Amino acid sequence: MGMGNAPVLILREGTKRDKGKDAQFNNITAARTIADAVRSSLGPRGMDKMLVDSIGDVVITNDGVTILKEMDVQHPAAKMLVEVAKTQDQEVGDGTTTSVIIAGELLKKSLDLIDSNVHPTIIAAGYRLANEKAQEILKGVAKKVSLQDEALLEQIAETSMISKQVNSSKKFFAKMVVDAVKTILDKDENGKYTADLKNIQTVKKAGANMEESELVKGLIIDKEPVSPTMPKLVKNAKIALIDAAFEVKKPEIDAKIQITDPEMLSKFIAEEEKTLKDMVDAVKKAGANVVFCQKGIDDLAQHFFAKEGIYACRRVKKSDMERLGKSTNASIVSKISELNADDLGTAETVELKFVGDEQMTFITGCKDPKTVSILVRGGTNHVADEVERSLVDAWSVVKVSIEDGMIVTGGGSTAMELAMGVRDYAASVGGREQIAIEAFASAMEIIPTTLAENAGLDPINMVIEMRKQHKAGKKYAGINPFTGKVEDMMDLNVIEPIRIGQQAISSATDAAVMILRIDDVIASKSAPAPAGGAPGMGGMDD
Ligand SMILES: Nc1ncnc2c1ncn2[C@@H]1O[C@H](COP(=O)(O)OP(=O)(O)O)[C@@H](O)[C@H]1O
Ligand SMILES: [Mg+2]
Repeated sequence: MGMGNAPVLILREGTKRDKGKDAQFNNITAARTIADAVRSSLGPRGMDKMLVDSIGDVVITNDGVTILKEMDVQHPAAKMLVEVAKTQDQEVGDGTTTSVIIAGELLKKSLDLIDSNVHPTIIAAGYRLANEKAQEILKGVAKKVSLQDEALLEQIAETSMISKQVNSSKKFFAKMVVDAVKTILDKDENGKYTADLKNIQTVKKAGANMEESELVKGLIIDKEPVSPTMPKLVKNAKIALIDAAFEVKKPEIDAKIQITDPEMLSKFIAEEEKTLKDMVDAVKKAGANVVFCQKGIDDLAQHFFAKEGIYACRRVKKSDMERLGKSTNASIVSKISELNADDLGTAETVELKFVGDEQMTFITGCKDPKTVSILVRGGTNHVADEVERSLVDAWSVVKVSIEDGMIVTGGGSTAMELAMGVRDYAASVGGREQIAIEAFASAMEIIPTTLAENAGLDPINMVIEMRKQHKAGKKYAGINPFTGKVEDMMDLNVIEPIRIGQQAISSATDAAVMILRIDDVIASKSAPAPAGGAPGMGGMDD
C-alpha cells in the first residue's frame, strides 16, 4: 500500500474525541446536571443539602456556591457552571443558585434550538443581544436606595436570609449586618461609597443560641493573657505588636557550656534573667501596657510582665497581628530592644471576656474604627458555620446595595419583567436571531418556575398568573412561597440589590455562549472522563 493512503495519526492513541452535535449534547447535558443539582435549594422554601466529603465531614447548606464547591465536579463543561457560581460569589456574594439555574436553562433552551437546526453561533449571537437588552431593562425597573434608608437596607439583608436556617432570627441579624457595613464604609474622592468586606471579621463559637451572636466595633482575638495574674481589663491601651520571642536563645546544638562551679551557674542564670528583664523593660519603657506577641513568651518573662501589670498574649496569628496593626495603628516590631513609643497602637479598652467557657480578648475603641468583628454563635458547629455563611450573603447584599444605590424586587418578579421585555425586543430584531432571543426570554421564567416548584405549587399556573398580572402593569408581581399566591413583592419587602441580577444574567450568558461554541472536545487519555464515560474501566496497571 502506498504511503499516500495511510491514515495520518495526529492524536495519541486513546484520545477521546466528540465532534459536532455529540460534543454539544454532552457538554450541555453535563452543565445541566450541575444546574439540576442546586435547583431544589432556590428560594425561601428551598431545601438544604447535606454534603459528605471523602473523609466524612458534613456540611449542611442551601448556599449554591458552597454546594458546588463541595461537589467534586470533573466534567470540563460542568466546571464552567461552577465557575459561574464562584464569580457570582466573588462579585456579589449572593445569587449563586440563581446564576447557575439561569445558565442551565439557557443551555436547555439552546439544545431545543440545535435540534431544530439553528446553528450554535446564531444562538450565541442572539443570547448576547438578549443579555444586553436584559441589562437595560433591569436598570429601567430598578429603584434607588440610599445610605439613609436604613429600614430598606435591613429589608435587603432579610431577603437574603429568608431561605436560610437563620430565617427565624433575620431581623436580629439584619440590624447587625447593616450596622457592620455602615461602620466600615469608605467614601472616595467622587463621593462614592465603597465597603471593603475584609474589614469584617468573624469569630465562631458553638454552644449558644444564634441570637447571642454579637457585633463588636473593634477586634476579637481568640487568645487570653499568658498569666492569670495579669489584668483582665486595660483602659487607654498602648499596644505593642512584637514579632520576636521573649525567650533567651538556646545555645546551638553543638555548643556545650561547661559549668564547673556553682558560682558560674548562678551567674549564668542571672544573665538569662537579666536578658528577659531587659526585654520586658524595653516594652515598659516604650510605654506599652498591652503586648501581642507572634512568638513565645518565657515563664520568667511572663512573670515580669505580670508584675508590671502588662497584658500579654503569645503566639498570636500573623493575620491577627496585621489586623491589630491596621486598626490600632501600631507597627509590628521584630527587634524588642528597638521598640519605641511611635510603634505603639492605641485602643480605648483591651478586655478579657468569656465566650462560652473560653476566654477571648476584645479590643474596642480603636484609632481606626473601620474594623468590626462579629462573634458568631450557634447551637452546634454546623449551625454556626451556616450562620456565618448567611451573614456573608447578608452583608454582601447590603454592601452592593449601598455601592450601586439600586434595588429590584425578588420572588421572580424582575425575572418576569425581563422575560416580557426581551420577548418584545425579539420581535423588533427579527432575522435568525429572533428565535434565540425568544428562547432567552423564556429562560428567565425559570426563576419564578423554580420558586413555585420548590414551594410545592403548580409552576405552570403560577407563571401564567404572573404573566397576566405583569401584562396588566403589575411589575412587582411575584411568587409568595408562603401563601402560594402571586403578590406584590414591593409590598412584601422582598428586595434585592440590582447587582445580583446583572451579574447572574451576564455570567450565565457568558458560560452558555462559551459552552455552545464548542463543537469539538479532544480529551487526552489522562483527562477525566466526560459525562457518560464509565469510570474504572481501565486495566489494573493503568
Ligand atoms: N419572601 C420571599 N418571597 C418570594 N421570593 C423570595 C423571598 N425571599 C427570597 N426570595 C427569592 O429567592 C431567591 C433566592 O434564593 P436563594 O436560595 O437565596 O438563592 P441564591 O443562591 O440565588 O441567592 C430569589 O429569587 C429571591 O427573590
Ligand atoms: Mg440568596
